[in-house]
Amino acid sequence: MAGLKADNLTCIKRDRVLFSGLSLSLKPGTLLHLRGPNGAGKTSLLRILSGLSTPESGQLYFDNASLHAGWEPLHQQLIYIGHKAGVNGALTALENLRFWSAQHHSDFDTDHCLTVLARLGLVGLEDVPVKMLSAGQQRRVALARLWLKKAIYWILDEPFTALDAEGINILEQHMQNHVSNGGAIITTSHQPLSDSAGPFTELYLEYNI
Ligand SMILES: Nc1ncnc2c1ncn2[C@@H]1O[C@H](COP(=O)(O)OP(=O)(O)OP(=O)(O)O)[C@@H](O)[C@H]1O
Repeated sequence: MAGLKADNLTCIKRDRVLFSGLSLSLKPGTLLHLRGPNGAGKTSLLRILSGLSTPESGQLYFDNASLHAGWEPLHQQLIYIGHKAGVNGALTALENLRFWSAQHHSDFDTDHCLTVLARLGLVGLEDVPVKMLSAGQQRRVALARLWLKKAIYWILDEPFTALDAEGINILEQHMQNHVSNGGAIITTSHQPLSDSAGPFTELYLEYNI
């Protein structure tokens, strides 16, 4: 079965079991909304699913192959955006996206990038060091990656942080388009998703003491 699968995961941080026996499956054409209170372990789970950290126990599979054998097949099809914008403040939006594309062995097309930045409401700000932009504008630069690399799997940690209502709507619509075109998304957010995000299932993490 195609997809990213987690089986019986346990995650422990500072002697606290954030979750145990957690299993999930993320298949193409689906959106999974990960919710739960502060400190429940949502970021920890997303980092495990993207290979940035390892669980205490449990198995991860991609297209039926254990990820113990290597993460490259998933990483070729993955965009991970963490809860920090992850942009270099000294570089402009265009420079950030060029750098990111090179890191991801993704073609960089300046005209396409400018179109994406315009879609994200950043006309006239393409050549400004990102540290001069507002928090929401910096978030928009970070999210532009979702328009640049063709990747089936998106792992998004609080992608709506600092976005205004229009920004939220643009991102939700892009998520819906991605899923209806066979993409797979797992995202956290403290606010509910609106209808613009399309159909989704919810996974709730409790705060374990
Ligand atoms: N590298 C680490 N070392 C020690 N403790 C950690 C580490 N990473 C996370 N934790 C702890 O694990 C718990 C869960 O953190 P995590 O960031 O996964 O929660 P979250 O559900 O994403 O929270 P929020 O909604 O606030 O973003 C927190 O108590 C945090 O302090």
